[in-house]
Amino acid sequence: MAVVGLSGRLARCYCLRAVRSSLRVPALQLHVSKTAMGASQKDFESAVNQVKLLKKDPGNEVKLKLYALYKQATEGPCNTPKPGLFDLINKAKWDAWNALGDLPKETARQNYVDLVSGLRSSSDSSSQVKPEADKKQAGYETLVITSEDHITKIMLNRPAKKNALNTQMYQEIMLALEAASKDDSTITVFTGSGDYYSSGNDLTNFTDIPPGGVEEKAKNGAILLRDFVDCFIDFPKPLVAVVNGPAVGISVTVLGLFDLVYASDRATFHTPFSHLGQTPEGCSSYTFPKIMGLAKAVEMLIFGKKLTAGEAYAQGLVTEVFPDSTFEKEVWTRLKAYSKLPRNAMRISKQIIRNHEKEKLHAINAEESSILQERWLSDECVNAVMNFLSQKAKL
Ligand SMILES: CCCCC/C=C/C(=O)SCCNC(=O)CCNC(=O)[C@H](O)C(C)(C)COP(=O)(O)OP(=O)(O)OC[C@H]1O[C@@H](n2cnc3c(N)ncnc32)[C@H](O)[C@@H]1OP(=O)(O)O
Repeated sequence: MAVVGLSGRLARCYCLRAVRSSLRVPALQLHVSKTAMGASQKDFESAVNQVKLLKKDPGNEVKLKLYALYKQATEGPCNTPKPGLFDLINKAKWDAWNALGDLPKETARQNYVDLVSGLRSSSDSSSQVKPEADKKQAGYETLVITSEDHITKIMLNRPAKKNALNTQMYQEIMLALEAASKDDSTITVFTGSGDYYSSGNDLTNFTDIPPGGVEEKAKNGAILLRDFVDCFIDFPKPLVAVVNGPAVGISVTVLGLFDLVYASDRATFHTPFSHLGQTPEGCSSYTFPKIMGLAKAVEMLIFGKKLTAGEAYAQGLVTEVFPDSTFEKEVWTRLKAYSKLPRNAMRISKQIIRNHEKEKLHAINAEESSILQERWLSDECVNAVMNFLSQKAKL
């Protein structure tokens, strides 16, 4: 029977990944924030000096993070041969640096500065109160959330996995949106850490099969998807996407529910649903034709055409495109100015603009989720996911 076959194949995928992860040092997840404007060389040098003055030893894990970020900030991606298996210290350092992948030098420099600043404040914390402007919200593992200048920034933070959304990240984003809807910020911003905005749904989500088998997995996935997208439909404040790099799948489709989409000219927009045996979600089956017209929506959603930032702008999915070299500076200057506008007026305006369609969007979300629940059990989808996972398995 088909389902038994699918279940067996997914189980084999799962084993493959289990073996693979047992062979590898886990990638370091850096829970450090990147402030809006980026750190200067002077900030970086000052942070390097401050490390020497830390009162408390930060421990080996943090020292490895510092080492990796320093190397990435000064030399770029790891460029030395991997040390031998028994050269434990150098191997750990190499692994930490290598785990940063293609993280841009400026981001590494900023993350280094933020990490040192966090270490300094925790070592001085006995007597000091953190300034309001630099509060990083604790308790999130896949996100870095900061509040500054009346802006809550939600940064997807799995750069080694191109910010793929795993189950934990979906759940944390829902919590973060709930919190941001109630905090005193005027606008909420999504962005990505590292070179990607997001590579979409984490395809390894499909490998973790519960006792109820693949049907239960598909059912849970559909519930998660529906709840996740509902949070975007209902979000009451202006929602902004700062698309710092390529975006794939669900990270593209939900953009139709954002109020502003700013993109670096490095960003691309790709929804390869048919290639994955899947179908559109995030209400894109409705929002995309409405935004860009049926012909262009079909090209993206059925044929998987990848758009450049310029094309996405021409088709109305993106509000404005900025050169990558000045992207962060220009966007954050703009957003800081917007964040000073009266909060209630912005919120009410959003309600007036969006409320007509809310009910319809919820119905579309429910329908898309239920269709995907079926799709996830199809041979087409299982084969496509297995294909990706086996290509990535470095056994
Ligand atoms: C429950 C709700 C479900 C909602 C339905 C959502 C649907 C979607 O979002 S469909 C879109 C799914 N995403 C994809 O199909 C993208 C898959 N990834 C890729 O095609 C590529 O990785 C890439 C083009 C995004 C980047 O390629 P490249 O620059 O060559 O980098 P790597 O492939 O080496 O990636 C680095 C690292 O990251 C892992 N990774 C990247 N994307 C994903 C992903 N979507 N899921 C899981 N893992 C991903 C990749 O495996 C590499 O990991 P390591 O091998 O461990 O270094």
